[in-house]
Amino acid sequence: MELSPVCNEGISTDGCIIKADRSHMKGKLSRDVEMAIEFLYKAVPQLAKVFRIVDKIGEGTFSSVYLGEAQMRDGRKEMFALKHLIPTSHPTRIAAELQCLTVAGGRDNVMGVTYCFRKEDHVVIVMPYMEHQAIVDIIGLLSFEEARLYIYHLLKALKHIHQFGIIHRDIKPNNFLYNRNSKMFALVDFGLAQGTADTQIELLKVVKQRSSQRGGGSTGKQQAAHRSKAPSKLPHKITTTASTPLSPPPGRSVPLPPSSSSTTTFFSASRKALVKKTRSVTTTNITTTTTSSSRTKHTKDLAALRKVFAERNLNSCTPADSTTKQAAVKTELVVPSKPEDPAARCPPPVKTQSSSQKPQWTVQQDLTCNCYMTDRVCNVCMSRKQQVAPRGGTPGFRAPEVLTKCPDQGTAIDVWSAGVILLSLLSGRYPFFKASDDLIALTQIMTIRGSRETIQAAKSFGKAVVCSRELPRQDLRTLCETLRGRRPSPDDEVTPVPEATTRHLKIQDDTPTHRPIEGTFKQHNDGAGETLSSHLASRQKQSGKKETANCLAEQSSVTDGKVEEDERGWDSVPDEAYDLLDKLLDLNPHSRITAAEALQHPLFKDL
Ligand SMILES: Nc1ncnc2c1ncn2[C@@H]1O[C@H](COP(=O)(O)OP(=O)(O)OP(=O)(O)O)[C@@H](O)[C@H]1O
Repeated sequence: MELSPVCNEGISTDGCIIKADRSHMKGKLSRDVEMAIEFLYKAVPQLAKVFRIVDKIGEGTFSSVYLGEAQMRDGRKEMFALKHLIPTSHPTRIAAELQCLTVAGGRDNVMGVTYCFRKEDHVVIVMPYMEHQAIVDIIGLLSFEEARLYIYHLLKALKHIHQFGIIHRDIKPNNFLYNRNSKMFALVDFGLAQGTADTQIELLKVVKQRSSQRGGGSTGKQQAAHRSKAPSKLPHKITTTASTPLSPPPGRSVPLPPSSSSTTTFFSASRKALVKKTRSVTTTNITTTTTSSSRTKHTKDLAALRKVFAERNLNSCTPADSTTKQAAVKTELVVPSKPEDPAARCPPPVKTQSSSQKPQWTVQQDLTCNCYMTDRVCNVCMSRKQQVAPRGGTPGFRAPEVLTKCPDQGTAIDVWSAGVILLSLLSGRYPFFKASDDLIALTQIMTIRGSRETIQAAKSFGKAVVCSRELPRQDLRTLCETLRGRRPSPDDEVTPVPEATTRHLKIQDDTPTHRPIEGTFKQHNDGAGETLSSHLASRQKQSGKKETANCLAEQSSVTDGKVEEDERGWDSVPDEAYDLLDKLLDLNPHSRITAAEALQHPLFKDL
């Protein structure tokens, strides 16, 4: 079975059908959406020959996502998600997103890719459409069992991409689509994805593993069964070339694009950089059927992935650091860097002898600083260069090592984000962390996980954190049950927070080579900069005990002044759930549980 472009079904190829359909749509869509669709048709005319774009279904920072209908050769209509990347997207970024989708997509709860269109600087990635519900709309309706399944499937997707050495970097519920009815899940949006330092090694392992599995004689039936478990009906084979943009999987219809024109092609060669980066992507074959050339193709994947990701890794020291090193030679005492310390990769600063009690740090020639590990930042430090580290991601889901600008980041950052999602699910609060900047985000994390613990963990990845006040670690069960309204007064249980306390936070390299990050913020009850516990305390004070998670309150009925809630399993959350949460939210990325380990956790023993 094949899917035909609209033109093959006897419909005019000049776009008339689309025009007719669009006029039919008028009145149903907002003017803005209509205009956006018109714009997309004009930007990539080829789309109109295959798809009828019926709606806009998502808008993010880097793209707009549309719902497109394509007619299959057998007469069926199938829906696709068309992701139109903002034209300013860097070709490397586009290549990386496609690379992740083609290499890792289509199985284990990871969205696959069907087509990619490009005209000039407009790129549209076509994916199978998966109907889903926004977590914000359903969080109050979920049972504990559903929450458990959700996190299990998210971890499954993470395990899958991490074995390819892919760090997603933007794990959040909006990027993990969930269909409640069909219990299907799909991880989307690899727009910020990066490779781990050993991306190629990981990929190679997977290639070997796959080859040996094939060698082990897995039957066509087994393969089919495996494919049928895929989260959505995703194509398992993608072969795109200029003349044959897509090979349909057995038993599946896929749209055939119109023949390439001089103006619009699948990765036509008008923009060298993009083509260079994406050519390997367009020839990627991730079919599960064995071919003699599959190993070669995977090796190509590997090389392409390495090439794409290599340019995005920022793990090396900048040349400016060598200046620092030269300056350091002139000083009296060189502080040895711990070998396991990521900061050790950068040339160490030097400690000079001083008459004062406090150690002094010389980083640049003739510049001495004595603010290290104090709660202030001196002018010498202000003049240092900014630390360069990947920061991509969504506020509220960033791991401590991201917030503290640790240059050495790995797949553990996705696991942290999964932990934040589990925290939301268990507490019924979404979003859980809401911070206007990274320092406030870190303080909110400290409020839950403890300041001493945060400082300790930061040390392990080469960062010194100075906090003007100690925040005790919260018990996760008490916190979540309090937020769900299952425990009485949080004022008794959650650490009471004095009104309008001024806090000071400073983060710098354990051996100060970069400008420290610092901030003073007021912890009060009504504005930006408030911490979570003060927020909770104030909400509870304002509304009394019945004011718990907003959405939960909607699900409750009040009888004789008592809140009666449909329990949905929330009255008997096992300790394992909080144990896993604790492990996912391990402040130290080196000891944080991996996605693969988390799937073996006792919480999932029956899955
Ligand atoms: N295959 C798909 N099927 C259904 N909906 C999808 C699909 N892909 C994306 N969407 C919808 O479009 C939204 C935005 O997609 P995506 O996250 O890929 O874009 P983005 O521009 O990177 O967004 P953001 O900046 O918010 O991360 C998703 O949250 C989802 O609602």
